[in-house]
Amino acid sequence: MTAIHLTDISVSYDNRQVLGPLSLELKPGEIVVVIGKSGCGKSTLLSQIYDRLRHRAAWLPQDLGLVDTLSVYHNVYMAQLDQHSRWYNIINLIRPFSEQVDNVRPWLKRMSIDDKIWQSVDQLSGGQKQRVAIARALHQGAEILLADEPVSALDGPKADQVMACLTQQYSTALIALHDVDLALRYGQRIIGISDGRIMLDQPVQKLSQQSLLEFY
Ligand SMILES: Nc1ncnc2c1ncn2[C@@H]1O[C@H](COP(=O)(O)OP(=O)(O)OP(=O)(O)O)[C@@H](O)[C@H]1O
Repeated sequence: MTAIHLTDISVSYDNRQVLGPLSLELKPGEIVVVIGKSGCGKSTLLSQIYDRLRHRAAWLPQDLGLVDTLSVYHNVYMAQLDQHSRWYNIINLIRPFSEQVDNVRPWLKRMSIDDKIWQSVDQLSGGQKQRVAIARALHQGAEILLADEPVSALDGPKADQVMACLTQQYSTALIALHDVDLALRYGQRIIGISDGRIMLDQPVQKLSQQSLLEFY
């Protein structure tokens, strides 16, 4: 059984091939970390996979995809928008249902940002915004997590805590990371990309910090 099985993915911009052709398979219960130098194609790979698995995946893009003018609560609630009727969502936008607030609040607590629940996202710092986007991905509860540099704006201990939280909630995930320690700690398998191609694909037990340096 496979969670992700994609073959012959390739992307070009203006006749310049930036990704692939490549194929990728992920088993259920596998946490795979994607590494590679800036511009190698990590975001392109993740967004291509998200395009194909939209209905099964929680998506945490690098640009976060938050609605800046809405509150923290509403941004996190949006993860489950498709589970309710249009009317329910409109009423909840104007006057949030207490049961929905109770569902959202624990994720904000996990991200230490519950004190900002009614604050508009455009009033938050970069790290706070990233924690809101992570809370939204946690609240979604999909089959697979696709995350592009999910902890890039967080400091050491917070990044560690958030990675633990994401990998507890999602046992199947594909995560792009630029931190070698986090990649080795949380990945079960590491994929190294260079010039849009997979140049390394190994279980973490076979890898050392040294062996990953060429991808950073
Ligand atoms: N919309 C676009 N139009 C043209 N070129 C693009 C576009 N998006 C990405 N690229 C190019 O595709 C290549 C891969 O970009 P991508 O964003 O996937 O890299 P990345 O590995 O995620 O980089 P980073 O670590 O800096 O986020 C880069 O050379 C980039 O310039």
